[in-house]
Amino acid sequence: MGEHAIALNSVKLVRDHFTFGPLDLEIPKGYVTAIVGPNGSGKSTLFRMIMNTIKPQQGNVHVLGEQLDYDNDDELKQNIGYLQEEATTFDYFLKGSDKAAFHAKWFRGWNNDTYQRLISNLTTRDDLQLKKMSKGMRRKFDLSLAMAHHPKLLLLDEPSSGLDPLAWKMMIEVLHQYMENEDHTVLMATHIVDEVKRLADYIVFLVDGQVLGMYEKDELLQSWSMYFVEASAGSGFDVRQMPGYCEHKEVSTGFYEVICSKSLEAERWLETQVVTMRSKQILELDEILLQHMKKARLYAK
Ligand SMILES: Nc1ncnc2c1ncn2[C@@H]1O[C@H](COP(=O)(O)OP(=O)(O)OP(=O)(O)O)[C@@H](O)[C@H]1O
Repeated sequence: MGEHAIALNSVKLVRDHFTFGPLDLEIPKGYVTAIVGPNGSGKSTLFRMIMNTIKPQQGNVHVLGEQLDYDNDDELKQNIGYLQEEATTFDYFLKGSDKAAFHAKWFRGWNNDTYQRLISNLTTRDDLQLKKMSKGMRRKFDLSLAMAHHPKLLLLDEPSSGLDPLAWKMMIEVLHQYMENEDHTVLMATHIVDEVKRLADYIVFLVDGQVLGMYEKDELLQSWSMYFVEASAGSGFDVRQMPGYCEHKEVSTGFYEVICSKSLEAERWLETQVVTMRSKQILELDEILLQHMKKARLYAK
């Protein structure tokens, strides 16, 4: 990984019922990084820290090469587009176009053609009051607003929440276009496996305020598999010796279903054993997350 768009150093935030960190995290510049984790794991909290609306009690946060200054972040925010998880309500009475006019005044990089193109490509509209927009309409409008000033960093907190499948496809296309500029970076939180597969270069597992791992997506998805293996009696097969062994079930005598995190090595090793590999199944992202949680004892087996 080269330069970082975001870096958290020893960041810790303590709330009544939740502790974020202490953790270090570096988000590479020029890539899409997906933050994946269960509800309440701290994804939105992370975005708010990056947006400087919550200050951690410990550590520091660097965004686009600058340490966050809690008194003056106006300049930095010119380069960030933020789609928060919940749409704002204080401005419900405004028409979309009125809100866009505010953004046009505030953001120096605002480009009206880009804005109109996004509104049109995402098939939404801005001639309605915000309170009269459907959830998906509003989501697409807010995404257009977040991108129309050509930010270098795009923070997307569950961007596809409320989108229909067609709108979802359009969003993916719009984000692919945005990433054609290699100066652009996306950090997104999502629960949608397909979204991660289609967009992300890197995946961060965030659970209970802790980073359980950061991986290059293709490597991660290729390295986790579930094997169905048959060992004959007296073969001396010890499933726990399998490289990357995580867990297994003996389905019936001599038949094992085994999950491991080092597919290539595991397969080479299986070739050295007196066993037959009956099938192999690539593990889905949510199952890989679950395995990480089990290992960290953040999920009861
Ligand atoms: N304003 C707040 N005051 C106190 N605790 C809060 C506040 N906002 C969030 N929390 C707590 O912080 C923790 C992390 O919440 P956060 O919204 O960051 O999670 P999340 O990963 O985004 O979850 P989800 O997937 O449900 O959106 C939760 O335990 C939540 O209850």
